[in-house]
Amino acid sequence: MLLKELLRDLEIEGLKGSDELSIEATTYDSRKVVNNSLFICIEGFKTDGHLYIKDAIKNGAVAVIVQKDIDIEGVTVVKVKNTRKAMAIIANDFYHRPSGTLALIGVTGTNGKTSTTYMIKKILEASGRKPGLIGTISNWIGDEKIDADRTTPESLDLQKLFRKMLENEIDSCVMEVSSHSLELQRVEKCNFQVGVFTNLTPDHLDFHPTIIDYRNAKKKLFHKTELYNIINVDDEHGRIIIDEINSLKTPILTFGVNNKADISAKNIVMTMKTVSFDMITPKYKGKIELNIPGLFTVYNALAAIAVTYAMGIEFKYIKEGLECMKGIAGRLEAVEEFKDFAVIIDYAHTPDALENVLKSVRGFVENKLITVFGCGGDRDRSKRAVMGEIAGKYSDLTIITSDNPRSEEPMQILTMIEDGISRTAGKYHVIKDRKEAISFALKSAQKGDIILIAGKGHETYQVINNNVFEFDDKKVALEVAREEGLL
Ligand SMILES: CC(=O)N[C@H]1[C@@H](OP(=O)(O)OP(=O)(O)OC[C@H]2O[C@@H](n3ccc(=O)[nH]c3=O)[C@H](O)[C@@H]2O)O[C@H](CO)[C@@H](O)[C@@H]1O[C@H](C)C(=O)N[C@@H](C)C(=O)N[C@H](CCC(=O)O)C(=O)O
Repeated sequence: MLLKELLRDLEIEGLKGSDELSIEATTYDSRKVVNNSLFICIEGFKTDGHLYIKDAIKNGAVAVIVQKDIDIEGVTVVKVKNTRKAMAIIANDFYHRPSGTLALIGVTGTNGKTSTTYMIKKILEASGRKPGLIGTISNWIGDEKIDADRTTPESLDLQKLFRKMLENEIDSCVMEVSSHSLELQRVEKCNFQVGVFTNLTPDHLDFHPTIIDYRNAKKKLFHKTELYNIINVDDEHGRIIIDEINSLKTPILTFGVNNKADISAKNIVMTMKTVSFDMITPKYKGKIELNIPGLFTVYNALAAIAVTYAMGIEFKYIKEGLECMKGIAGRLEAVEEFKDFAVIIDYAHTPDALENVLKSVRGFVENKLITVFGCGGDRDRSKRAVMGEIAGKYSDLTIITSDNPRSEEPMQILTMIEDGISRTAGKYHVIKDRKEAISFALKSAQKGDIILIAGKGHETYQVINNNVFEFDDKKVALEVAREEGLL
């Protein structure tokens, strides 16, 4: 594409050099620049892309987009007010506006995004559509699995994925839309058909100054949708969002259990491994039986039902799609090999998610509930003591351990969690090494106990001192159990 075609929709503050150049690739990382690239300089949280222009030129960049005054020869320099916003516009044009052709569904909220997107995907598949998926665990183009670095990719990576989906005859895409992505303009030029709000509880308050800023970031999704905005009416922030977006053209569809909602569930029955309920929509009613436990599963399913109902999908496909699901890796995943006691792996890494999971499993504990968890380093510190308090309140025994301390001293994080748990009557141990912590929990378990290993879920790594080590809770639990003869 010619550079001038990519600049067409930008508000340009200055242009030095020719805009008649042919651009063969675009990137925001100088290390990924190839011949005839356009390099977009992003001011980051750790460093600044403007510092790498010389590297980019060496690697083959012929043009750069900047938001600072840069005096450099040998490339065309285009100055804009905000390079992240410019990147989203360029990405959309470079990949020929793919999201206009895909039926795009965005799911935002603190918890439940991943499960909800997988449920929507299953229902769409049951109805004969070919959906793609973008999210925390991985991205999917049909049956092709692509590793995900982030929940919501940068705009250039995102539009590239959309284009690849179209090339593979994918007709719809369900994606997790993180508050970071909405704030950092990653989804700026996406045409969403449907937007979903699952819930909001304190998280990422290292990134968003207040919970209201966090909510306002999420709310941006509902200004980008065309067909429906789907909101959890049982969530207090959901109700505020409904009030605030009521005047938009896009109609709202609500879902919930406790408040009057367009899509609701009655007669909820839960077991350790399943949940069933009577689904009620304005057009049809019917029983849904899911092989995934927990009240939050009902909310995720209602969100998925609301989306597919809004898209005109028949009830039989909704039922078929939801009921064929076997569970999602790292989401309340029971490790089948354990027989005397249960070992459950879950991704819960926010206070609210931890409380929900603990409440769910508490109801099925025959003997003791043992929880193994920690909190991430270099992230929202305010949740550490709160999570300690929650673990202490619902567990008979808690093992506080490391969960991606990143650049922080692990014991510093564990002490902050301990502050919270020590306010409860819950017994606890502090074991810095996560493998040792899991081993201690397994050796302490007796018949009828449930061990919840929370925080990492599907993740397969542990970041300590900023070094990444392979670590998979499920594999480690099995390895330790074999070593100790517990299987
Ligand atoms: C806080 C945040 O969003 N950070 C994003 C940000 O990183 P950063 O500001 O630290 O980037 P940086 O390292 O300072 O680099 C600045 C720029 O210089 C460039 N650079 C750097 C070095 C070099 O040699 N050459 C070069 O060109 C980088 O490519 C980048 O464009 O810009 C980077 C490039 O655009 C992103 O990859 C990075 O996401 C990181 C991976 C991240 O972890 N983000 C998390 C917080 C995030 O977005 N999470 C949400 C999910 C939240 C949830 O759980 O709901 C998500 O959507 O994933």
